[in-house]
Amino acid sequence: MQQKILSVQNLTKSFVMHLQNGLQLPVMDGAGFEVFAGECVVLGGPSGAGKSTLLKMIYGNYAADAGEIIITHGDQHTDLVTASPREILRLRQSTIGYVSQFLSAIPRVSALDLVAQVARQWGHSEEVAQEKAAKMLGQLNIPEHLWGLPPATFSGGEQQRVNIARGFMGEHKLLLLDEPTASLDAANRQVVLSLIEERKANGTAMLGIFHDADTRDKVADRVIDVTKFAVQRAA
Ligand SMILES: Nc1ncnc2c1ncn2[C@@H]1O[C@H](COP(=O)(O)OP(=O)(O)OP(=O)(O)O)[C@@H](O)[C@H]1O
Repeated sequence: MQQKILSVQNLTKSFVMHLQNGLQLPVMDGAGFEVFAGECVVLGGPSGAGKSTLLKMIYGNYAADAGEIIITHGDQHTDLVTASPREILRLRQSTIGYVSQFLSAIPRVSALDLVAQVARQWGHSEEVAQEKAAKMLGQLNIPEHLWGLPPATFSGGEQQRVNIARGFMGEHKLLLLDEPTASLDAANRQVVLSLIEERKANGTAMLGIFHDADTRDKVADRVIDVTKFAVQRAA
């Protein structure tokens, strides 16, 4: 039996609309599921069901009202619902990675260095980090003449792939995948699918959102229908 990396229990979430006299908007009630090492679990359900909200709570961007989000790292278990901001930041460095399509650009740093930076953070020497970054950028079809340039002037798709390269360069035990293949062409989508397969094989637990049904069918070991956790509201 593989190790349980993520355990969500009885999770509840309301948004508070401060501009509308603190109106409470309950969106999720009693969410519960688990993700094990080496599997890719996909959050399913229609638009508005709460997939992004759930992923953002697991990354610590949104606070939950009640329930548990237990992350296992080594022999430690941390509940993200009650964790301090400092603990959440530490978990993001050590255990929880987030791969999205949006590049948080750092000015004047080359694409190669942006990716190598992540490998260095994971303890690789400068030389190995550069090699790994070059391999990853090559795999993701970023033309070599761009590697030495900051991605600010890259096309949208090129920037997206640099961000994906950074996301997969980390060695986190839990990877949250927020539509990483959205708007990629077929060849690059296939590269991302291969990166996900590699991570499954090395025991990474992954939880993701994939709107494209074909991609979802290819990556998902299980699909969790988030509709069952959504708070039903009168029309
Ligand atoms: N920051 C927010 N403030 C208020 N309500 C929000 C906020 N974020 C999400 N919601 C509401 O929470 C519900 C779930 O939204 P969420 O974005 O999680 O759905 P989703 O399943 O990811 O949808 P989609 O597939 O369209 O991205 C929706 O009713 C949405 O309006």
